[in-house]
Amino acid sequence: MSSQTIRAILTDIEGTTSSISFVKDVLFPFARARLGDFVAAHGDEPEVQSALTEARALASEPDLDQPATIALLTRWIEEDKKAGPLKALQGMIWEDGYRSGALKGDIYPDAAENLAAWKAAGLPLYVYSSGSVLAQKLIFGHTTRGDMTGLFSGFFDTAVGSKLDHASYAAIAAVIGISPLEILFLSDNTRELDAAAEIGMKTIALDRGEVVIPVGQPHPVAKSFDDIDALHGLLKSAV
Ligand SMILES: CSCCC(=O)C(=O)COP(=O)(O)O
Ligand SMILES: [Mg+2]
Repeated sequence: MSSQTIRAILTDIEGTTSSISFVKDVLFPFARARLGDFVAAHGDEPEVQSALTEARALASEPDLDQPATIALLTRWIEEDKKAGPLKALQGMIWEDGYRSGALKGDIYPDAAENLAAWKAAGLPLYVYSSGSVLAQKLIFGHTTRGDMTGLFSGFFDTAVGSKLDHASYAAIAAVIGISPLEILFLSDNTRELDAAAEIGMKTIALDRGEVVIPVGQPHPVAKSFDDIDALHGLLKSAV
């Protein structure tokens, strides 16, 4: 990898800047426990209604009643389905938790520190996660270190397209206005990295010990963001 050409960093969240266990054991149960009450209380609001309608359409069950739709969404949480309407509702439910202080965004210290250093060195930072843009702003806006949202120049969710589709990365690069060849994408999911690499993005697989990185996969591997800096000299090459 040529470190000279990196002019922006695009990062995943779950498994990359935050542990999978935080998402699965804290965030998902928080949303699951409150889904029914949240829909009962906010079901008349347009953004909630449109998420429910979209979920029914995605399941090819346009006539599902509210309890059955909640059961469907609960099943999707258990299956970790990366479905846009579920992600939208999760973000809305987490908002209460972050605002009340019941939730704190859990960001790996090495990620927080290196992101801040890269930003200070002039590298623009972007997020691309299956979590909704609202959920992304909440997790980075309410961390144990305070509000980190100011580090980022933009946030992308699956409204731009699937994380497994190379066209999504092309669309993101077009919005950022930097060639894909000069963007480094960080993720724990090698299939996402494959899609980004298809259009020429630089890639690094994060192996934080929670997922198995397939043997023989082509992306450089880092155990933490400290490795990324040490291995690729991003601070020296930042513009
Ligand atoms: C934005 S925090 C919640 C993360 C989430 O719901 C999720 O599905 C994470 O997926 P990622 O693409 O960040 O691995
Ligand atoms: Mg991930």
